[in-house]
Amino acid sequence: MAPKVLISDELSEAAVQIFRDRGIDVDFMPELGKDKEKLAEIIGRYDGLAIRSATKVTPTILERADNLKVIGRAGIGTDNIDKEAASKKGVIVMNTPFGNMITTAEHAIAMMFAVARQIPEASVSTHAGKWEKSKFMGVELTGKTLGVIGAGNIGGIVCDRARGLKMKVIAYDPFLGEEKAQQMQVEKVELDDLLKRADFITLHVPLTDQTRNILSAENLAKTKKGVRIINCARGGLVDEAALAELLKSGHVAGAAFDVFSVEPAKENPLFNLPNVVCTPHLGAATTEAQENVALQVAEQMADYLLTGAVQNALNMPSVTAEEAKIMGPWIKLADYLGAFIGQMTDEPIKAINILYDGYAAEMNLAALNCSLIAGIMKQVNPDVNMVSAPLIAKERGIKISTTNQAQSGAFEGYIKVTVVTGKRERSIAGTVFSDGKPRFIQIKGINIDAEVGRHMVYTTNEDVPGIIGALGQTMGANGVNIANFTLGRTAAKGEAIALLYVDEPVPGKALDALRATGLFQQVKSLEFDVA
Ligand SMILES: NC(=O)c1ccc[n+]([C@@H]2O[C@H](COP(=O)([O-])OP(=O)(O)OC[C@H]3O[C@@H](n4cnc5c(N)ncnc54)[C@H](O)[C@@H]3O)[C@@H](O)[C@H]2O)c1
Ligand SMILES: O=C(O)CC[C@@H](O)C(=O)O
Repeated sequence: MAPKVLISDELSEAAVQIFRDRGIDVDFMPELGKDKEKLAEIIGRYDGLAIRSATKVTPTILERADNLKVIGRAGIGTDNIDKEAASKKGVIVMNTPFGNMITTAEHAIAMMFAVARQIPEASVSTHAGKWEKSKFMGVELTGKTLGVIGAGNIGGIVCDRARGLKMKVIAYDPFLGEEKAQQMQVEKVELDDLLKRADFITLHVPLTDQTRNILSAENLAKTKKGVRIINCARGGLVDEAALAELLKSGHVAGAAFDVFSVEPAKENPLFNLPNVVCTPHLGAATTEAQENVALQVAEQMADYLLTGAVQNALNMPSVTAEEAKIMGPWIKLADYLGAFIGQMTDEPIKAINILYDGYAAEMNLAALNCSLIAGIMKQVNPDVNMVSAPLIAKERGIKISTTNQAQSGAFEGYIKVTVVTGKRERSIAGTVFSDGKPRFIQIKGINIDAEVGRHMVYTTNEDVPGIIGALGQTMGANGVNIANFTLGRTAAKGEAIALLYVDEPVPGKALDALRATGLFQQVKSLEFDVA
């Protein structure tokens, strides 16, 4: 059945066409962005949800989203999506980080001009037949200092355009390297320095716990008299009430805001103050940007739903379509290794140590890690998937470490996982053969060569005669057909293991019969997600 996608915001129709062309059923219902009850009622029918900023993806919506696999944000900011709840539900959240950056940077520059020359007010006055030439005295941008808070994709473009306007650009961004700042020809400064020196301040940071209220009353008070402040990033970055007071007192000469702490903004402390330019979150509102983000989000979501390729996800490592194809059997292997360990472990896990050897070490390890951890965590909660597993493992305080090494043995590459609990360490290794089939190649340090089947039985015993007979006879007596049988041992008469790949689930009475022989230290039936 074709995957189903719901578009619940005003997305360019181009997105609808892409979904259809890729064979995805799509419902275009932009009115649902403002109707959370209706959205909650129908979200359970969809595999994908494509949105802009009106739709709020809350835990309540996610609770009802039983088939949802991916949320695609046609834009950059994902603060309208509860990403933690999405991750817990196993839903990938992706955005389109580059599609509207030029447009938004241009809006910030336009706002800077507008506030420097009071263009909106002058326009209203002129339309009214007044000719107030002396009222609208502006300031030049040339030679002025622009303080950019957040010099990422959009901030970086703003820096570039501002330098073209012959402004002196200083930037505060703790994650901006000195070398990159030099390439961008901007001076990297501390926040206090920026506040003291800037004639114009423009914000281009995401809204996080660190950036919320970054222009607080205290920080606004540190700004240069006559400063003009532009916010085309996110509401909540600036204390709007404190800014309004500084505008009234004349300390701040002007402000240009595209974003507000409450949106849609029906009222705001900045409204109706002189020399405050406001736009209704129009930063990304150009035909070009909307086309870009709609096309991009539709392609990314379709790729994921149809091929498993992951691009621009915020809660899952990227996997290209090519990687998804090559890595498919290795991702499966990682899942099987995790599933083996998960089923064998019934005490709290303290650490998961993963070793990637040879060919495996050259792959997308982040994706392999997610699959392996999901294989383990699924045994505790069947709803866990590659998206939610790392988060759930972290919540449980499980330490995860990975090591990679050059090819060290007979196999071109392998993955070995060791799980540490309070009582023991347990390990298993596997590889993928040239036929594309995952194999278990070592358990507890004992070499084996076991094909992975949907239903398996694992036993440990002392290496004594009669084991094969007991296993064969018990399975036969219980009507279980053995497809494959693998044995391994440390040494003659030493510790031994057996893995049986059987055609149907092994009944409990067969397992009890094996235990009753007294030949085995451990008897465990295992299930793997083999198609
Ligand atoms: N108005 C609109 O319509 C519109 C459109 C697109 C994007 N946006 C918003 O613009 C903002 C920037 O987007 P972007 O694509 O440039 O993001 P980005 O991730 O490319 O850049 C953000 C920058 O902020 C920096 N940063 C993070 N924490 C910081 C901190 N505590 N102090 C200083 N710098 C910090 C990062 O290092 C990064 O360089 C986001 O909030 C986004 O949601 C708004
Ligand atoms: O979709 C929009 O109009 C706003 C987009 C913008 O805020 C973003 O973060 O990309």
